[in-house]
Amino acid sequence: MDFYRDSTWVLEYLEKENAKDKISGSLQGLVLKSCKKYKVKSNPRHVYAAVSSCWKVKPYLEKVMKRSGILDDIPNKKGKPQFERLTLLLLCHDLLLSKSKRIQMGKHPIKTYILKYKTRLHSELVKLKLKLKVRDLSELIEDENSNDDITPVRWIRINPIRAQYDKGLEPIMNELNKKFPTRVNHWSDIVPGTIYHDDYIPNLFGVHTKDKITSHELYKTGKVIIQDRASCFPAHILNPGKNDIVIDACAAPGNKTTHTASYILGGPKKDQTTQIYAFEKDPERAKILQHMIKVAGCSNTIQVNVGDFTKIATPEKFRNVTGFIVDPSCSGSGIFGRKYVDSINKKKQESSGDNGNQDDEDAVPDEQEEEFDLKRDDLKTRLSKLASFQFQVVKHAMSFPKAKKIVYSTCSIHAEENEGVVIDLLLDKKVQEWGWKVAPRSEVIPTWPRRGFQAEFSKVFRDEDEKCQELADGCIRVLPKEDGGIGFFAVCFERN
Ligand SMILES: C[S@@+](CC[C@H](N)C(=O)[O-])C[C@H]1O[C@@H](n2cnc3c(N)ncnc32)[C@H](O)[C@@H]1O
Repeated sequence: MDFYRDSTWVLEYLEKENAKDKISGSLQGLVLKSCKKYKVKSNPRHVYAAVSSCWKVKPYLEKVMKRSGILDDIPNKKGKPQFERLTLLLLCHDLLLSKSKRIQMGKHPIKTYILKYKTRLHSELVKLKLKLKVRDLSELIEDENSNDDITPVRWIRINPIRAQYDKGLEPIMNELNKKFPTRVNHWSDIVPGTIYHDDYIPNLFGVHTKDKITSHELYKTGKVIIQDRASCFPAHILNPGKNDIVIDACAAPGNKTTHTASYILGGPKKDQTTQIYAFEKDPERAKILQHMIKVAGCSNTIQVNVGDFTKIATPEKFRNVTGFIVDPSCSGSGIFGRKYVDSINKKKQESSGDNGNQDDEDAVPDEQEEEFDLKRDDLKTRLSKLASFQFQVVKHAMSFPKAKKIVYSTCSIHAEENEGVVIDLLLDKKVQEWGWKVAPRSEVIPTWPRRGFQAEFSKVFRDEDEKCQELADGCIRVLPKEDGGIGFFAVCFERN
């Protein structure tokens, strides 16, 4: 019964979220968040499996239950219904729709009550399926894990900091070759058991999403790190050397931070000194950052600072910083795994008559919820708020006296957060005074074919075709899925 009680709390939480105008984050994220909030004792993964399956068929199951009469007869105890509506829902789900078609509990009054309605529940379910012309209710559901909502490739990089002092990367490579014996020439040819060696980022490989890497020793020991290819671009573009001092302005969970450390350190190093200052305003996410840094073996190279980068990182205090990774919160519109929640949000919009913006991507990543009260805004307003925040963060980085290179990136597909922010910075008087320019394509992964949108620059720098072409070429764009992973944007600012 404890498991059903825990799952009931989580379902209640989902209902409350659902009652708001918009749900943010993935269903899995919401379930895990509520498990934490209610300190549930059951395994969150099991709760997620039960709750998500029930949640997705909830409207249909509620119809079946209503028509069976099961909700009309609930006995009262001390003036209140003896059984919770959502617990009944979970139990009915297991009885009618789970693989075992059984309620997973011993003798209990609620189980006895439901079993009394077993035949009527079944016949109402059959009637509904006939009416909806489906053999199974699952045919009516958009699955958040359906193939078109997950990355086409699992990207993994070798972490040289965890390599052996004397043998370099070879032992790690040998292990990888053992697990993935066949090499393919393009990421789109990847099938389980094969590996693709990336053309753009050193020591980055693509494998099939079905090949579980998280249980492998290489992953557990930090020798291999899962990181989307495009997300590896910023550290590669910054390419800091052993004498550089870098700030990662918006660091958690820390993929780009530890990747940057791998360029600075080059390999395992016993006598590490602080060369990266990582800032993260969310204390919970800062804990994850700290953990990732530890696993990657660079705790002494990276110092974590919890707080708002634009407030606590002053140019006076960090005079010697030479480079920046600036990857601030964004709309997250290039990211996978939100389709199910997005579809709910879209339905909500449509049913409220507000379907003027069919432009998808409504989900705002968790990290932005507290800072930006964006949930009620329309897409345009939200993007403009995000762009102004992103501008402020990059501009602040530009004010550091010895900084020479700043890589700005987002996982957004919207021009407002990408080329738009670049344009605003280029037009800013202070930025011009400080001497910042967009680095040319030759310094920003020149062989990557997809570049920025020239038309965005042409809207502002009219009749300056060559300049606009150069600016667009200086930017990198990555399309979600089509380019093998998440949607992404990166640009590098530099000065002499
Ligand atoms: C897109 S995520 C960064 C991902 C990270 N670069 C990586 O590759 O793992 C943005 C992060 O910036 C943090 N953040 C947002 N505003 C911030 C600020 N003003 N100062 C520091 N961190 C901030 C958010 O909490 C969030 O964790």
